Amino acid sequence: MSNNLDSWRRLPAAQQPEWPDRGALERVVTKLEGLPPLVFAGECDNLKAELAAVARGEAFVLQGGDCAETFAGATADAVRNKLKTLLQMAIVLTYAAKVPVVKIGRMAGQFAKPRSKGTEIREGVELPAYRGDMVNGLDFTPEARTPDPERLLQAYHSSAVTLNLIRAFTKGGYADLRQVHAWNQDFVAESPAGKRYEQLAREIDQALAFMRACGADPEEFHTVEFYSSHEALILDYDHALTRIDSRTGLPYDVSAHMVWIGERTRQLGSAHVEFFANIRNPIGVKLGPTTSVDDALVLIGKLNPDNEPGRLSFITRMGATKIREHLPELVEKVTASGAQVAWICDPMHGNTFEAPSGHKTRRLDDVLDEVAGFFEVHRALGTHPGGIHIEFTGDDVTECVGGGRAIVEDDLALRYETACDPRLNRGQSLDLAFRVAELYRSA
Ligand SMILES: O=C[C@H](O)[C@H](O)COP(=O)(O)O
Ligand SMILES: C=C(OP(=O)(O)O)C(=O)O
Repeated sequence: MSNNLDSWRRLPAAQQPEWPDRGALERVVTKLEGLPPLVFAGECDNLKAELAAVARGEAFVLQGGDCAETFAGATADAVRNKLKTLLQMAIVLTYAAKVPVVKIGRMAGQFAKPRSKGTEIREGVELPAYRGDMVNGLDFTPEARTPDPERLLQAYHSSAVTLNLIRAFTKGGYADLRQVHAWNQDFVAESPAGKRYEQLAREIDQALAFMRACGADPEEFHTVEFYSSHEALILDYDHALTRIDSRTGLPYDVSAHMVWIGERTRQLGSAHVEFFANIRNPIGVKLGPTTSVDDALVLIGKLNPDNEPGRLSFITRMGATKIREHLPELVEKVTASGAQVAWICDPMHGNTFEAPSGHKTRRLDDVLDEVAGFFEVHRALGTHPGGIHIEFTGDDVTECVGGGRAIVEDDLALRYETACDPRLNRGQSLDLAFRVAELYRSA
């Protein structure tokens, strides 16, 4: 690979595993370099074009999935349930807010986690923190927690399996609009959000019947464009999966359509920012409440110097209590600079707290409040609220509190299954989609 693509190696890279055996890592990297791409550069360009429409105010991003995917979680049921939930959310947004929705999974590659502490202590025993299935295991044993580079290969194969299922579901009939009821069948009787969705699905059915009677039955009603994304945290992995596109001669990280830089690794002069500057995928950068206008402008200069539409999304994660204070100046000054960015709201990561039981959790009300703040800020500035980025699962877990079928703090232990941060369950995700649609309509 060209020297330019290796320039990140000279810079500090935060949050990288301490691999015990560098030789083993190098052998794995060589294998990864020989494996086929998971996505094609042309598909990344298609997503870039869709994100350009978002930056122009013509479409809305729905990006979401697990906080941390696991190898064990790459099953047909789990993937289908996540996809189903995301499709239902997208339908709510498309139909109720009348906006095209760009669908991006935190799926097929979200296997690495930045951590606030390098180690975890339980009953006096200190072990390396879990950093995602791509790095080590969740079990609290020295064996599981020791970083193992073979896991990078497993992450590749698990991504391939997941992506294959996603492609089959989205192109093979499951995502057909005539299935709007079928996606909800197991859900309608038991949840307020499911009942609300059913009403909307009936209206869609009628609209479809009307269109068919008029002779209109476009391809878009039968298949769905769905893109993959992850935090490109472990640079040895994402670098090994970077390929030169034969059409253009330019490098793309072909492990996912879109990759993002996390809040903990977006420092100016960091290895992550350098690596991202050299790949041509559409990219995101998470921006927390301490982001200065200068930080944002320097990131734009480095990551999108040609102001290419759709190339850069800023994913803000301020927290419900801070967004109204910190977001306006950022959006105002970035917009005044002429930079074209898509603004996406991550209402999860600024709203995590520890419940008395010790579970990390989030309140759906805080999530909704941050999203409302995001819309208020953009409405006041005349800019476009471009999308949401969430952690959710298609299963009925009890990890976040609140929602139409309210989960309280005492319920958290019932089904707390996340490998890292708490996710919205299916009902909470649909509650959120309905609220976002209302906010979008009135923006
Ligand atoms: O998902 C994001 C981070 O990996 C996560 O918030 C880190 O959490 P920690 O503070 O438990 O390390
Ligand atoms: C770590 C994450 O978020 P952030 O970088 O915003 O903390 C994440 O999205 O998994």
